Amino acid sequence: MVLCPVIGKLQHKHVVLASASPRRQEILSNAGLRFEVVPSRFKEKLHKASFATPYAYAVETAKQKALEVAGRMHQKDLRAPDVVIGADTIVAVGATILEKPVDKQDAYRMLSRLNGKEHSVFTGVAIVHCCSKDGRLDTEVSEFYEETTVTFSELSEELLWEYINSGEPMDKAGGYGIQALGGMLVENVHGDFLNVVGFPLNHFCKELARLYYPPRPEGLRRVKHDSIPAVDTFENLSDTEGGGSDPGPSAEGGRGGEEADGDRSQAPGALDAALNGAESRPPFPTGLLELMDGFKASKVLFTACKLKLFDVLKDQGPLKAVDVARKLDACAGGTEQLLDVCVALGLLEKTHRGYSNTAVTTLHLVSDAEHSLLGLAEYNDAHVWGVFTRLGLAVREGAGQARGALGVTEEEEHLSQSREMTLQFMRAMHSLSKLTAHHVATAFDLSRFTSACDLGGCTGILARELAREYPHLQVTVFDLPEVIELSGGFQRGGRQTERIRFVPGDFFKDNLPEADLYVLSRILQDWPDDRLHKLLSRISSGCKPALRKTTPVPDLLFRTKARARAESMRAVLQEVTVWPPPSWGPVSCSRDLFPGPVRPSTTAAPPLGSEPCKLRRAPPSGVPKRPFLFFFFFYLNLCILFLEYSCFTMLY
Ligand SMILES: Cc1cn([C@H]2C[C@H](O)[C@@H](COP(=O)(O)OP(=O)(O)OP(=O)(O)O)O2)c(=O)[nH]c1=O
Repeated sequence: MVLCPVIGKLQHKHVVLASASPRRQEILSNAGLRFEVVPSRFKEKLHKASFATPYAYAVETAKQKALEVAGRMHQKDLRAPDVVIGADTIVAVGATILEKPVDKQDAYRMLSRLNGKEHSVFTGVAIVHCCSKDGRLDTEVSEFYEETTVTFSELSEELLWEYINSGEPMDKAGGYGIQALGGMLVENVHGDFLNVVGFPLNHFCKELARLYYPPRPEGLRRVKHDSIPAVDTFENLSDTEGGGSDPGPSAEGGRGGEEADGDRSQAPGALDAALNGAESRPPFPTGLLELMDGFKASKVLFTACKLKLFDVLKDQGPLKAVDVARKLDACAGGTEQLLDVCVALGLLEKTHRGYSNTAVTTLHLVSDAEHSLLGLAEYNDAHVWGVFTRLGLAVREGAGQARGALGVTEEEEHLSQSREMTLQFMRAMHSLSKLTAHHVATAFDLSRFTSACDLGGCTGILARELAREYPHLQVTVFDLPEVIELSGGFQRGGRQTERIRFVPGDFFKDNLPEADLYVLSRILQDWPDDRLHKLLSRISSGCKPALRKTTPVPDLLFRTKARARAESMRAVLQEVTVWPPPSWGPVSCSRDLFPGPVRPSTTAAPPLGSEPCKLRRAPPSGVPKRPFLFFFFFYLNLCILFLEYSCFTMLY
């Protein structure tokens, strides 16, 4: 998503970043800019003393870096890119310029100079617009610099050496990286933080705005100039590609400037209104816009998964876009766009060597990764996506849409449930359960149970974790015959497997296997209330009578070994009421499950009735210690999920 429309002005240009700095690449790609990386070969050896100020040196170096790349590219193809961006970051203590340290001693010298004092970080930037005419390269350079002042704490020798030995200082001006470990050395920053990291994005956008949106006639000028989305530069948001001026030599006599002003003059009244209303403009609805566009990001992810993009990059990356396209047997342009969007979404990294997976992608989006979520992505794309496109119909008709999404009638539905679809569903559940099963199995102390039955236990991932965690527990996985038949393909050996058995059956029709603990994980949200009642009643009457008097475990995931009495069920539901995080506002069950159905409502949550869940151990890191919030982190695995419940019962 390009929030900044001036960056959009570069969208269809061939933009080159003449820098090997991964920080600059990240800052610019995060801003939505699409560019090629061609590191400059310009040697940073300008004579420092010949510059009146440190920033003049940084600006000149940035310019030379960009011009070197423009010249080299033009020489190679007799075609230069449209725009080349160069940058140079230096640290200045008074008039002394510090660049990257050459070795550890040099780093020590630099850091000692900065210790306990204030210094300036300057980044010089050059934006070079290029045009190749008759084999000749024409360039037009815009340049600027940004200053940020940084103050270091008083640091001990020991700490400085520890920092130097981390290796971080070596590729950074002044010998520190404020964005990482070096942040610990810094007491105060005044100015643009990104400028210290290597690229003053804010100033860059202003510069682009200055270049692409020349000032409008005096009377129309807005007073405030200093924030990025200033109206005098960005009010012309709706202009089509090519609107605004193109400052480069290719602009041929500055066509854009005149056009832009011409556009404005067409509707001076509207412009005046826009300008006058600017002061009372409401806050920018970022969250809302993200909701509006969220589906695009999902589709990008699904498409990349479907094309097996992450597998290709895992085995052969980093790769250039054309090579990825060849391997995927896809169009080069389209592939490059998909790759760049993946970079913007944080799914890929881009360097001058090409595209490669990020750590999260490697962990979760590669087919053979232990914790791959590819199955879930495929299922959501192939099935859930289609069903959710019919949400409007579901609301209007009050009827499930799964059949409609498949394009089958009720009679055909059973036939359409192909083996492949079942497998796809199982892969989705399997991949998700692999992530959550361990947390679920260890969240509560279940050591007093000897037998458990995981209803709808699918491939038995949770059963496995339960068996692994509780050496005396026998676990039955109960699921539909076709699921049990296919579940063999997901099994791996292990000592605990002899305590797991798979029983085929329909929990609405067949006898439930005996157990003193029933597990309903991601089950209840799939059914309408009447079926839910039926299922829970069956569990209730099937519980071992001998254990009825035992105190129930009031949690969401496990039905108790005792009879599922109304009170205990109520306690469970009251636990549910605290599931949504406080920021979601009060959401609770308005009715008890017995005898009425569960529905979310906006009434205040009732007080917890029964004893609270006993967490067996501290929740995994990142999970709050309070048990009820803990549920939030496992919401995908909970048996009653209000949101899913509402959507699923409506759509399926
Ligand atoms: C001060 C500071 C610098 N830096 C980095 C930014 C720059 O990458 C580097 C300064 O060196 P530069 O010469 O500006 O850039 P570079 O060599 O990394 O890349 P190129 O010359 O190809 O453009 O220091 C940080 O990452 N964090 C910091 O806190």
